Amino acid sequence: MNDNARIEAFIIKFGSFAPKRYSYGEIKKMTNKFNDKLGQGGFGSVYKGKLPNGRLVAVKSLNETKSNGEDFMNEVASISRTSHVNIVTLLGFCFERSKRALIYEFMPKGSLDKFIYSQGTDNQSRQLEWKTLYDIALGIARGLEYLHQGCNTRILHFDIKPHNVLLDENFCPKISDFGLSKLCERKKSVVSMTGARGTAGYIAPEVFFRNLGGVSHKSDVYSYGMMVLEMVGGRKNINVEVSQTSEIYFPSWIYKHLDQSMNLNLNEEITGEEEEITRKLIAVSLWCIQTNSLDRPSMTRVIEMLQGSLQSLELPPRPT
Ligand SMILES: Nc1ncnc2c1ncn2[C@@H]1O[C@H](COP(=O)(O)OP(=O)(O)OP(=O)(O)O)[C@@H](O)[C@H]1O
Repeated sequence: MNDNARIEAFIIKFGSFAPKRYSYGEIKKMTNKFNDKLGQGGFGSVYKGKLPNGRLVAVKSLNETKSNGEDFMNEVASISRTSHVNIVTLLGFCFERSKRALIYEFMPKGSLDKFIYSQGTDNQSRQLEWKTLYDIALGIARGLEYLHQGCNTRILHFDIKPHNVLLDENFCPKISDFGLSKLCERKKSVVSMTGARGTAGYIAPEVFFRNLGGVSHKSDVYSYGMMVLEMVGGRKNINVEVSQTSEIYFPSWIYKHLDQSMNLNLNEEITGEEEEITRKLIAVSLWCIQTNSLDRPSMTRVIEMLQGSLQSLELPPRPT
């Protein structure tokens, strides 16, 4: 199928739900000739823009490629199937020979990574309140649960990480960047993979080795757990600057900072509701990063655990 036939088929299939197709000229106009760059990703640059109706957008202009556009249309198709408060909305796309762009709703606060890593050696410089971190973790869990359970087709994201969570003006999180996502039938919980996918530090063991009993929605659960641990610890899960070996592997670092009663020793005073939130986030994320995917909870269970009482949560086995 050639590119145009592929797009025609896509537009017919999605009918009125298909995002609007824009010409390259329109893209240039809405970004004021790519004037205001918001960031740079692995596949292209993101620019701020404005639609003719005044709505602010983020235009992801993809690097020129001679490929047949299958990955591009895969991202358009995956995200077009979704409609959820915690999933970024795709408003349009451009596909004109080698010129390709995706037009998303604009997220004024940018991506989550800008807010969660501590600036200094202590954690005094934490930028977000614990309650905000908890709400963000819960929102991302809801978005992921929706991808796994709530759409007609199960969508596995495969690249859950703080860079791929965008925040609106109220810090409501939205999952973005569906470039690697894969659609599979709801009933089929395991998919076959043709290549290593995801980002170092967040990839589940079965995705990395591709022989540990299949890749499934539980692989996203693993990445989610790693991300939440980063939110709690205020540091990246791979930290080459940390010299002691036990500190390099992030879950070991978290365990080192946990005392017997699951208190996190983070050089900061946490009490009351904040302490409860922190301990819940830690317990949930440690369950999510279990090596055996069967030991990891579903996202539905993650939401229950986050919303339930702390007393009903057990600390999971130490990760290996
Ligand atoms: N909808 C949006 N609203 C506001 N800013 C955005 C939006 N989408 C992306 N950005 C900004 O552009 C940057 C680059 O985004 P992009 O998704 O291309 O790359 P990435 O996720 O950082 O990296 P990679 O492509 O390797 O996964 C983001 O970090 C964010 O700051």
